Amino acid sequence: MSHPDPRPLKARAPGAPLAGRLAVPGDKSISHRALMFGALAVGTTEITGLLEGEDVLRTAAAMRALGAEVENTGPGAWRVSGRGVGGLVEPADVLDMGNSGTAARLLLGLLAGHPVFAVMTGDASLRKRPMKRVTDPLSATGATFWTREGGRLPLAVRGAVDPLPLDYVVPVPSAQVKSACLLAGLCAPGTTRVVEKEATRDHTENMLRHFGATVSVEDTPDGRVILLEGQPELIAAPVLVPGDPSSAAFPIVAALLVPGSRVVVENVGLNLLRTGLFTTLREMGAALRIENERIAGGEPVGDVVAEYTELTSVTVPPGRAPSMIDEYPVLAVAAAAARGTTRMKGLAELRVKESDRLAATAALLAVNGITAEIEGDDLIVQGTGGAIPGGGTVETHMDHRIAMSALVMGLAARTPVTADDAAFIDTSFPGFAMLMNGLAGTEALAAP
Ligand SMILES: O=C(O)C1=C[C@@H](OP(=O)(O)O)[C@@H](O)[C@H](O)C1
Ligand SMILES: C=C(OP(=O)(O)O)C(=O)O
Repeated sequence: MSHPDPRPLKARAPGAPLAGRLAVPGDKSISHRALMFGALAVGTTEITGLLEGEDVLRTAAAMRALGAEVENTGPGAWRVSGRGVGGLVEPADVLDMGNSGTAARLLLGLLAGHPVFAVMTGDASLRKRPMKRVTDPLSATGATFWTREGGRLPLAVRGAVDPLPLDYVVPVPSAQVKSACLLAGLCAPGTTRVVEKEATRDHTENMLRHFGATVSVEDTPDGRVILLEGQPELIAAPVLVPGDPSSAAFPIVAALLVPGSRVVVENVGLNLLRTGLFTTLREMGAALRIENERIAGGEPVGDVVAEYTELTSVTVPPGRAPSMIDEYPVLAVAAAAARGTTRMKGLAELRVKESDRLAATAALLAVNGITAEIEGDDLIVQGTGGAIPGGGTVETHMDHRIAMSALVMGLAARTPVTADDAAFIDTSFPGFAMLMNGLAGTEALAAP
């Protein structure tokens, strides 16, 4: 996949430890949802710490196009005046969700429940990603979808006039599919029931309650059963967005790999359905501590202290995937430096991210002198037990996480590593290069 204006970036070993305290941008999942719930609520929602990355700005623009007032009142501070559940209006133009799967899929849930016609598209990466996983269940509300071959974008939707509540067992572990069904359920009378076999991030459920909806969650032998009472009045509520653990992963892994480093990432979201990477790194022997653990804005947060460690290999069970789904590329970089063979199991979902992340991660490693194999849905990495050779140019395929993982690898490699396009880092982590250079105390990341 190509991008018209690629911005290559090269990372070299800083020659000194990484050190310092930093805050990463706000959580992407919570930021999308805060804007959407704000748009559906009655009253004015004040959001603090919103991620001002391109993905979330697409959601902000879409909420404006659907009739909400969305205002940026300061750094990370946003004000949304909502239209009430069922009150969104027909957008006058195509909704372009850019690179963001979350924005596209959650918004389809909202559109399904409103009697509007809308057309949605995205960039070359998003137009390749499967949307049938949401349009199939959402069709049962009474909404109609017209999609490209394979259920891909661009698509058109005519939302249901009298939406029906869904009763759906989500066949893949996906918080986006679950959330799309729940968002559609807001507009339907009666109870919407969504069952997930494996628990995925629960920010939608938590925020629905925070805005006054009635949601129950029960773990049963058949999976997690979520019930939502339809047509609630959502009431505007302040949202405090914690730092994104998926972004914190990059400076944390960099600190673990660059000898002598000690980095503190402040105010990181520690929702248990997001912290699989930290569990895994600890199993690898990582010196990783949480300080100042507290509840802020209804979510657990803390400061993560990471210090250089000689890591050992690990087997990551498939059941852990939902709690660290976006962290496998950077975990693979940690595994490349660890002693022994790391096996990450059950990664089928990585194939349908911004890129085929399973293939892109294996290629990232291989081009930098690390032996990596894909066996079925597993990724197997032969660690060096020390420095990574490096020297490669990584194809990032419009995928921010592949770009940031490649650059973290470069900080710990004998020879610099180039990401062929770092432009997409701005989707989730604006300021990434500056922040990493701040920790390095030097221009470790620079244009080649
Ligand atoms: O619900 C969300 O905010 C997200 C869910 C995950 O996607 P899936 O639902 O496709 O697993 C994750 O990869 C994505 O970055 C954000
Ligand atoms: C998969 C991701 O995001 P999305 O699905 O929203 O594009 C991600 O941020 O790693």
